[in-house]
Amino acid sequence: MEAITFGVLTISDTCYQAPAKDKSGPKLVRLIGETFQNAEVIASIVPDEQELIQRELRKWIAREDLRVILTTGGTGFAPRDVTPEATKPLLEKECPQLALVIALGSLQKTKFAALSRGVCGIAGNTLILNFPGSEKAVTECFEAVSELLPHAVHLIGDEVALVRKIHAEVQGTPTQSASTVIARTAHVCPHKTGAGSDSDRNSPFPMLPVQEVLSIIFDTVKRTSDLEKLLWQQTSPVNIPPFRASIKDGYAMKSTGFSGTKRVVGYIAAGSAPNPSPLAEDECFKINTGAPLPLEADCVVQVEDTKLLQRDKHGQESLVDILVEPQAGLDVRAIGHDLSTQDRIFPFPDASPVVVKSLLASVGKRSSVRRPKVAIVSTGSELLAPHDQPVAGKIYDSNTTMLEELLLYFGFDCIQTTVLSDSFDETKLALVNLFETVDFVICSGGVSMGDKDFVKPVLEHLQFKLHCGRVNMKPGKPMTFASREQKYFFGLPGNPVSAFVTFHLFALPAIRWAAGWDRSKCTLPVLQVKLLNELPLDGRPEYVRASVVSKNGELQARIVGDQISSRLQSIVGADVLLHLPGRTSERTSARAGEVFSASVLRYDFISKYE
Ligand SMILES: Nc1nc2c(c(=O)[nH]1)N[C@H]1C(S)=C(S)[C@@H](COP(=O)(O)OP(=O)(O)OC[C@H]3O[C@@H](n4cnc5c(N)ncnc54)[C@H](O)[C@@H]3O)O[C@H]1N2
Ligand code: MOO
Ligand SMILES: [Mg+2]
Repeated sequence: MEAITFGVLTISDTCYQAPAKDKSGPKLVRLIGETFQNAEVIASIVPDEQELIQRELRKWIAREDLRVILTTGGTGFAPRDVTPEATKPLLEKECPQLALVIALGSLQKTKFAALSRGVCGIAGNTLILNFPGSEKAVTECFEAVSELLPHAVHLIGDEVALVRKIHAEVQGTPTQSASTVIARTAHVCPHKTGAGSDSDRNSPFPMLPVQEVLSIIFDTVKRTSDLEKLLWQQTSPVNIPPFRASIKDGYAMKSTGFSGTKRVVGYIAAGSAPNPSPLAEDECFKINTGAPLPLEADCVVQVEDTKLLQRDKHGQESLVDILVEPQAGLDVRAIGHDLSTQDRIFPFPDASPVVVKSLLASVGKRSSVRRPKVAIVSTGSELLAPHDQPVAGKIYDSNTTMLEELLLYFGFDCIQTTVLSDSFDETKLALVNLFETVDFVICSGGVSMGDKDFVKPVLEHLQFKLHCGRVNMKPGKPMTFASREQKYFFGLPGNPVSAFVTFHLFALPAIRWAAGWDRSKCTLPVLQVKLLNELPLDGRPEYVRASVVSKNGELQARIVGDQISSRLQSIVGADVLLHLPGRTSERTSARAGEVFSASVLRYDFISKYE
């Protein structure tokens, strides 16, 4: 038999919890190895959960080299036995006669074989056979079908030459029997993240450079609005000011009159309607800053340039001395001086939410720009909410708060926060629900290599495209970016500082891009700063938290303590992420005095002036 891969899938709640209890899976691996030359075997264990069984089967069916899957367990009558139910929907063709051969083989040994409901069939170019769960049963079932397997595989693959060869063997032509030689390798890979071969214990995701990941993100994320175009197109529906407004607290009058004594004929406060009364040259109105000039006045003399001469019996000013000559237009803001009807509201693009919202407010508009909807998800069965009592083995959840605050800091809303335990089903359900309303999910945790790191499998299950599963950076290596149509998922690593760094470097630019920002503005601003400490370089390019001191105008960076990615304290006083290159044989450390690029994390980024 030519080199093919067998998949042995143990389906059992018990074995999933305690893989050492699995006897039938390893037995099948041995039997395959003893029977078929050149056979590779991969093995896995899943609980009696229909979806998890199907997910594993689908993954294996999709592999070109994997031609036979033998499942063991979950074929009986117990309520949790669902292997046939999980297998059947995946089959394109059922093979009831194979199931019959298996049943007959086992029935010769025991009547109890009648209590197995296993099915057999073909999915793609893969043959799937359900065997019962005991070591004895799998041995009997395997013996019943093993000599049929090579031929079945060749027929499924339409491999004509090999089919002829087997036919010749069956008819007695002397060729080497396909079923009597020893397997080349028998590799067992019980974890969930690898692709199934020998290298399976490594992540199947290539480690991409930071810049490549950013390009992928910009190429993938669609803009929810073209903010710049939208802003550029907007013209003002109103004049600012909409009336001739006083620039000072003082007296409004006619500039054709002279300085000297004038009668105060009224008071005009901000908010009053423009006063249409006739105004003589020796009269004036007392007026406040921002109030509309009386229709017949054309200038304002500030209160400092006047002297009060008299009050009437009610205590109101009645006579003032104007000490300077009135000048036409003095301290008057003309209609539309700041912004005229039909002027562009935004003379050039500026996506800052402060700018956008306040300028629109100034012309009586609300922002109609659609902003991306973002939800924050934290995964981890160990997580306690801030108000919870401490519990052994648990830790307080900091990522939810941190990521929500970061969104708010950068002017985006967080629609929802959700905390999930490390469960495939819970994660799947949460993502399905969230993506009904949000555009982005920023998740933390569960993206690395642990058997409870379910985020990537759930994304695959939900048919998201995984654009990136690892980045060549420290911290943040397992950063994951996935999309399905116009829904985007960031799987930030669970270590709090890794989540912090990857939010700034990847999630924020993506959200800004979606919100319509200019591409060059989506990433954090980068400055050149001088490093004060000597630092060993890591194998991966590193983003080191540093505080910035301005010394005689020169920006200098001080590292903020231990840089381990679990130590959230390293964000205290962190003004920048200093970009350190990966170590090479020529360069093993960053020396004090060297200048490096640094991404600015916060507006108040200079901690100290010296
Ligand atoms: N075999 C390997 N193991 C790990 C690798 C690797 O390449 N191979 N990568 C390591 C790196 S680098 C990182 S970073 C972490 C990322 O792990 P996950 O994203 O899978 O996150 P978890 O395992 O769920 O948690 C990691 C760590 O962070 C704590 N955590 C998680 N969520 C929160 C939260 N909301 N608030 C506070 N702390 C949180 C969690 O308790 C763990 O201590 O994987 C390495 N492993
Ligand atoms: O990359 Mo991890 O993010 O080193 O801690
Ligand atoms: Mg993990």
